[in-house]
Amino acid sequence: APTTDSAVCSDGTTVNNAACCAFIPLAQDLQANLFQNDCGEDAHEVIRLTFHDAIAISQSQGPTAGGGADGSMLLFPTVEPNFGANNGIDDSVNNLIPFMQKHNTVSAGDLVQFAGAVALSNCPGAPRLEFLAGRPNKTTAAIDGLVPEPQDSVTKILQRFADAGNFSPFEVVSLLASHSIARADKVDETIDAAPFDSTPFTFDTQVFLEVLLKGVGFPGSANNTGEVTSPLPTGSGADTGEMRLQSDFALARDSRTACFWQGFVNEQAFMASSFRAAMSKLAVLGHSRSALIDCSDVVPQPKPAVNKPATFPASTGPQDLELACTTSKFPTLTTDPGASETLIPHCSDGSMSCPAIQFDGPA
Ligand code: HEM
Ligand SMILES: [Ca+2]
Ligand SMILES: [Mn+2]
Repeated sequence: APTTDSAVCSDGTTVNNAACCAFIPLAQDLQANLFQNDCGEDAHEVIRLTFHDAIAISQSQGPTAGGGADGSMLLFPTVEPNFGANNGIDDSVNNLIPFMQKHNTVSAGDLVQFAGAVALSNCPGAPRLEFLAGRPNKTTAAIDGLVPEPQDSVTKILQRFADAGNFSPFEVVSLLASHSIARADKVDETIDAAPFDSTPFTFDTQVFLEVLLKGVGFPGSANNTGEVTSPLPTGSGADTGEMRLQSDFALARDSRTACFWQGFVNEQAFMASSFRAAMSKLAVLGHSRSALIDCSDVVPQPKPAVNKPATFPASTGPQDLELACTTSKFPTLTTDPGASETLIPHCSDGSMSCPAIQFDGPA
């Protein structure tokens, strides 16, 4: 089990172990100079990076395939970021490399997972993630083919997660709570930051509801690999309209995962705790938990949940549900008022432009 050896850091904070002290100035630096305490684009992209770094490991192919949550993305920035499944990950890699250089007692693997936990704390409704420190820097780049893609079948996705780290179908669905705070830049190259739910700055259960609704159109161009129609495709200017990944669509309707998917709708606390548990497994892939030090106490307290029940977005309703889980009852939810589809704001303050918080262009 993680060791307990309480220490007082130079700023006066008491922590579980002296090794945790380095993460206090790192959290401050990340918030001040990258995330700006916002659950915006740069936070989302680092959360995606925690997954793409960690999942690149294979029990069937052995240690030379990849080392899991080892920071290899940052240590070999010209290798893994160029793989097709990692398209767009270079933004988060380029954003974190200066922090790796400045906070050079923190390993690359620790930096990726800790930065993800700090980023997530900016998203209202998110859990406070576990953070274990001590991943070594001694590693190699991962091979191509280990990161799931949106065009993959449910069978292929479940097999990949099982091969990486014995994730159950329930844990896979739990991890997809991340798509509640996510927007795609590369699936459709004609639009930037196309959100997967109507609340991309809030860690809520809307994504589990909205992916169950009948699709009616594409937010940008049609015929993109890995994309299917969404229920809210209308956009205006920087507000692109909602995008739906084929993989989310399929997981929400497959007999192996549909009841887990549906079971998170309007179950904020259950979703958050299930995501936390699955992230605890993901973040230590390639390491033995017992070799790491529990530094969860240096993860910032998350912003409180909004405590708003899940609602059908305006213009949608229960008649649009495509339910594949027949063994449990769907919750009764209200519908947001309005005759036409609401636009999903581009920025967390509700505005269309936030250059101080995030990139304008592809990010
Ligand atoms: C079946 C597994 C998964 C597939 C196929 C998948 C696929 C994708 C795709 C295609 C994008 C859009 C990338 C772009 O075009 O910019 C995306 C975004 C994202 N994914 Fe996933 N994903 C999966 C699982 C996960 C997991 C497990 C996490 C984290 C724990 C995660 C976190 C995110 C985040 C935060 C974004 C948004 C990034 C941004 O807003 O810039 N995904 N995912
Ligand atoms: Ca959301
Ligand atoms: Mn992005």
